[in-house]
Amino acid sequence: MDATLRNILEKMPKAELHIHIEGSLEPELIFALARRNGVALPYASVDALRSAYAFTDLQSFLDIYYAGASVLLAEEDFYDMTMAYLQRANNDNVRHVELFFDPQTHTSRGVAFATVVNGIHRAVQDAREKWGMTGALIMCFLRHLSEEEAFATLEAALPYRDKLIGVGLDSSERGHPPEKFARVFARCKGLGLHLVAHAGEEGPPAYITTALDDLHAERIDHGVACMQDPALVQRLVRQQTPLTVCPLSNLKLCVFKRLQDHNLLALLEAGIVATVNSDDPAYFGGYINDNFIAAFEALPLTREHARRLARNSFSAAFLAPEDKARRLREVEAFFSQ
Ligand code: HPA
Ligand SMILES: [Zn+2]
Repeated sequence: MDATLRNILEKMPKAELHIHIEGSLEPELIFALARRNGVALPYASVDALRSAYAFTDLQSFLDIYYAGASVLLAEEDFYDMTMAYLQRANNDNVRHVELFFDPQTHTSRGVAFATVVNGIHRAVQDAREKWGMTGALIMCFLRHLSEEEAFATLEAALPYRDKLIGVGLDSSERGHPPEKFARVFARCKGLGLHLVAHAGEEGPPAYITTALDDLHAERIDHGVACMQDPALVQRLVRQQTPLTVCPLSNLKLCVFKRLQDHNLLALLEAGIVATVNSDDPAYFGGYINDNFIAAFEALPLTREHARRLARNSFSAAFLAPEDKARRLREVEAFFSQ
């Protein structure tokens, strides 16, 4: 691709709003943590593990992703994983990040909620001190589990309310519509938490609609299926509901056969507040800048789209108005050089 455009994509200030921190665990770190913690892995080597990363759909990925997370036991493990991601994000000129984490993946193995949240949160604080990168945590409920289990997770999170900016909904989408979690999301809203939900990744556009109507989601994670419903697209544009799009994830999980078929450009042209993110970068072949570069190589996206995507990333973020305005000024300053 054009070297100037590539340089813009790499250097422009950006926010990352859709990154599952457990999905940033690189095979090398999985093996190092397995050794440190005496956890046996069903893979002989880093290469054997990496070669298992051939996914056919969301579930085939989730099975391996949950197995990988089994090496996380101590607060230090959560810290090291998060710091490794934040280091890469800083290299990609990410200035603000909103991290997803899945407490139920860990509490179900006997790891304390405190261990998980304290390790991740401490790394985010250190990144702020080191690089001025701001960060916040979004706790996700696993939608393949029950609403009752989500309520129990929220209960465990209450002492750490100040370390969370919001809640989300992830894991197996098909057969687990957003409305299953309407009551727990209502409770979260009452606590002043921001609300997001994965919808329309491989599930139908109707799940995006119920994420909006029944969960009151402020942002939709993925949401690429909205294009199947023109009235829904119009609604997303009218409400300026952001979509956190993850191009390489969609490619690896076969949501689109080829990146050339991806609808990122169509979403932007329709007026949707789309953003570019990495989802699970260790599993899907790249971090946020890899996602930008791959999408711009596959689609006729321009410098103006890069500017729009950088802007969108901060306007869609759960930042205080003055911080948002400052970041948007940084984007404008970058693009006016
Ligand atoms: O892309 C995803 N979709 C749903 N659940 C997830 N958990 C991690 N990544 C994902
Ligand atoms: Zn995701």
